[in-house]
Amino acid sequence: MSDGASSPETTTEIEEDPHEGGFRAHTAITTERGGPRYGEFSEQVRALMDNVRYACPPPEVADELIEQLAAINEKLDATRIDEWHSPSGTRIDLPARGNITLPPFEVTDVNDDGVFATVTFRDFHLGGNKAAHGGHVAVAFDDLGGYASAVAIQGVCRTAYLTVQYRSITPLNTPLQAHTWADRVDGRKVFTKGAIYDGDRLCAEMDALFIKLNPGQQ
Ligand SMILES: CCCCCCCCCC(=O)SCCNC(=O)CCNC(=O)[C@H](O)C(C)(C)COP(=O)(O)OP(=O)(O)OC[C@H]1O[C@@H](n2cnc3c(N)ncnc32)[C@H](O)[C@@H]1OP(=O)(O)O
Repeated sequence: MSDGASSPETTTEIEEDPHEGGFRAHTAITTERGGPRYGEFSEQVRALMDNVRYACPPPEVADELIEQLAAINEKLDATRIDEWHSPSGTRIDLPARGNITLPPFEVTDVNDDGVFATVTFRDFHLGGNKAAHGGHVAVAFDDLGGYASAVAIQGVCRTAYLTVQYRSITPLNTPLQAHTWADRVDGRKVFTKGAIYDGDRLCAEMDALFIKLNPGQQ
C-alpha cells in the first residue's frame, strides 16, 4: 500500500517531449486535458485545502480521514504523468489555468495595457486574522506578472526579482481586481508592474524584472 508520498519514479514519462529549455517550447493551451470534469476535480481539491487549513479533527475522525486520504493519494499516484503533459497550468478555461498551487484567478482581459484578472484568496491562503498570506500574494503576482511579460516580449520569461509592497490587508474570499503590465522592455528584460485592489482600496503593488529565456535555456 502506498504511503501517498509520490516520487518522481512513479511519474509516467510520455515519449514525445516538447521540452526545449525553460518551461516548454510552446505554451500549452488546452480546454480538454484531464477531461470534462477536471474543473470539478480541481475545485474539490481546493475545498479540501480550505477545509484542512481550519480543520481540527478529533482522533476518531482523523483515523478515518487518514485512511480515506491514503486511498485517494494511492489512486492519484497511479494517474501521475510528466510535467509537460499534465493538465495543471494548461487549462485556460479554468481558474488559474487549473493549477491548484496558484490562488484562483480568472483573466478578464489581455490588451496593450496588460493583463487584467479577478483573483480570490481563499481559506487555504490565510496568513492571519482573515488576511491573505503575503507569500500567496507574491505567487499571484509572479504568475500574472509572468503572463504580462510573456505577452509583452512574446516569449517565455523567468523572474529575476519580484518585490511586493503590501499597502493594506488583502482579504480572503473576496474577488479582487489584479492588473499586471510591462512598464518597460529593454532587450530580454521586461520591467513589470502590478497592483491588486479590493474595490478602490489598493492592497498590494508589484515591481518585478522578468527575463526572456534564450532558446534552450533552462
Ligand atoms: C502564459 C503563461 C504565463 C505563466 C507565467 C509563469 C511565471 C512564473 C515565473 C517564475 O516563477 S520563474 C521561477 C523563479 N525564477 C527563477 O528561478 C530564475 C532564476 N534565475 C535565472 O534563471 C537567471 O538568473 C535568469 C534567467 C533570471 C537570468 O539569467 P540569464 O543568464 O538569462 O541572464 P543574465 O544573467 O545574462 O542577465 C540578463 C540581463 O538581466 C540583468 N539581470 C539578471 N538578473 C537580474 C537581477 N536579479 N536584477 C537586476 N538585473 C538582472 C543582467 O544584469 C543583464 O542585464 P544586461 O543585459 O543589461 O547586461
